[in-house]
Amino acid sequence: MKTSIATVSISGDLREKLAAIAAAGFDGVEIFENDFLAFDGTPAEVGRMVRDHGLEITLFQPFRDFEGLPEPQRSRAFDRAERKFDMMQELGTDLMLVCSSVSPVSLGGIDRAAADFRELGDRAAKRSLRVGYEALAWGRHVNDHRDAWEVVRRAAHPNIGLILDSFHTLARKIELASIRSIPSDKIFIVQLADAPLIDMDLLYWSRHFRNMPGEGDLPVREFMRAVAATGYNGYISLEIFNDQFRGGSAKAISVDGKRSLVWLMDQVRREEPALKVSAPAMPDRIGVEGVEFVEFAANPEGAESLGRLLTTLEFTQAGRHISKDVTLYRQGEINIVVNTERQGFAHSSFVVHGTSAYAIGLKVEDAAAAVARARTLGAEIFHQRVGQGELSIPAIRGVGGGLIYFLDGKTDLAKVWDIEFKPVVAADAGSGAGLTRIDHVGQTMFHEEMPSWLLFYVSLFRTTKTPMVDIVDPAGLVRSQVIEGLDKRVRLTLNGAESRRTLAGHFIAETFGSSIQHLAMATGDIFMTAERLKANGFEPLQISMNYYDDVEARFGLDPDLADRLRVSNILYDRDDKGEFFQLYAPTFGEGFIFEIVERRGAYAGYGGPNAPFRIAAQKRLMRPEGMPKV
Ligand SMILES: O=C(O)c1ccc(O)c(O)c1
Ligand SMILES: [Mg+2]
Repeated sequence: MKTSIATVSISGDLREKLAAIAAAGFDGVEIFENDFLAFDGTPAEVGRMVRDHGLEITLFQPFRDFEGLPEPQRSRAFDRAERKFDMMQELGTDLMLVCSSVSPVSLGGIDRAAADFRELGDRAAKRSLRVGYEALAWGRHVNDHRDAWEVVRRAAHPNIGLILDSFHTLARKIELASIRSIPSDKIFIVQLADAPLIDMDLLYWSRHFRNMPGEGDLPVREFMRAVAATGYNGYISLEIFNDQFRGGSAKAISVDGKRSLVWLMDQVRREEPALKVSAPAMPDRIGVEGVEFVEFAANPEGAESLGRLLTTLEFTQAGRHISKDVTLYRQGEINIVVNTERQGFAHSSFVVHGTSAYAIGLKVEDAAAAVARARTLGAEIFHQRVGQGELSIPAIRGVGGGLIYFLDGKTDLAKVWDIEFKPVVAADAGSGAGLTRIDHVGQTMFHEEMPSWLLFYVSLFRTTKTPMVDIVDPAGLVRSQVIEGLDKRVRLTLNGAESRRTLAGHFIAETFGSSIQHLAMATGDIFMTAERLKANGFEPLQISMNYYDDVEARFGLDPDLADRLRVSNILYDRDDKGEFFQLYAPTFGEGFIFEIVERRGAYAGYGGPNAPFRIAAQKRLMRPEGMPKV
């Protein structure tokens, strides 16, 4: 498997782009003409710079509006091509991409285009160069790879071949089986891009919204399976025009790009075993059995106020770490760890973010396999010194630089609570309020980070992503998408803030970065839980009375049920599979959310329709912007 990426896909100047592309482990790079034109150096210098990074130039592009022209434009197009050939030879690349013409003066006609390419092939051959023809989805006469292939076939020239680009083919929903019969030696390179499904003009969609394979909604995997069926084993090259990527971190986007290709080929390899697809060997996607714990980093004051809240929620102090300042709170299968160490990663997290949930522990089928897969996908493996008598729990870096620990039942890892913690016999041991397990964990991030983290989770774990929904915050939109395990034992909601004035945006700003903001815990009987908590002095988030009148009318609720919701500040939702109840604690710190939920039947959602009303209630409690923290 040889990977390449077009320079247009990432931000920075050419020097920065090449450094990021090389660091992410690509083998080659497509030089986009504008990146070259903007660079203050000769083609030879660019070529040397590329090769000094250990990269190969896979092609130069784009050469536009070449085929089907009348004279005198036709001769001028050949002159232009010769000038670019000169430059390519200095640069040190042998392949030029010609995209199908959009010129209003081009005449059309498959044979005319084929004749133009045959002549261009002769000229290229004199210099040992090759030319690949790509159908733009909005090309004037050729906008379908089947027609581009017919032009190439009729040109019948060894130096003329076809370039496939998944976007152009998939955007027009062209039948993929048509790729399977193209001879692989006539496919000069394959460009890959995905995109979210948006109904808009093809050119605008392509130039602004492409993203990495696996980040969007197009069947790039099916496209690649068809390409693999031809026997093609050359470069796969990302060509991603995306406004956010152009403004993002070149390093991070390059890592995502490499990850997307490694994952794509891993899937193709598994789905087409007979084709002997070359792709890095790694364990299959990892099954997640649940969220075993959430860990907070705190100072003593933060730990005390968090402890108070957990105690009101009827958690029990179940253990103290054998050697560290770490306390375990437990209720049902929910483990909340509070770390007040003065050194190590937790402490650094506290110094940067304040009291925050900096780590989660996932119970997986096989922790060692999880690390092996993560490493192959380019995740950062986390190492920290392990004290005597402690387990070395494998971990990787996740959202906002936080940690994801892996525990499994194959080793002693699942016994961490017995091995590393001493039981505490607390006088005020809570008897529990019926909380059983973690229903979902919410991570808040900037909107533009979402595709990256979706790819991270879905490529690593046996999970799927739900469609994007908009959560309406009074101060702006928050986009939300959920990563769900196939059996729903793990659910991670990703919330992308577009404005810092939203609750999510405020949280990111005040805690200096993306992280876990929300913990939803399940109960089997929310009214019982609400009663117990009330008796324990818990004061729920106060929901507007107007909300209840609406819910009662909207769902035609029994007035008794509506009253019980009202009295306990419980939110209600329903879908065609079941019902959903939500009870919130007042926000903690700079907007951390503890939520209690009950799912009845097979309700599949997250109470999205209720979000504007609980966010408004949460915001009533927040420190107004600009006021000092107390
Ligand atoms: O948007 C374009 O013009 C354009 C140019 C070259 C390509 O390879 C492509 O896929 C699109
Ligand atoms: Mg292309």
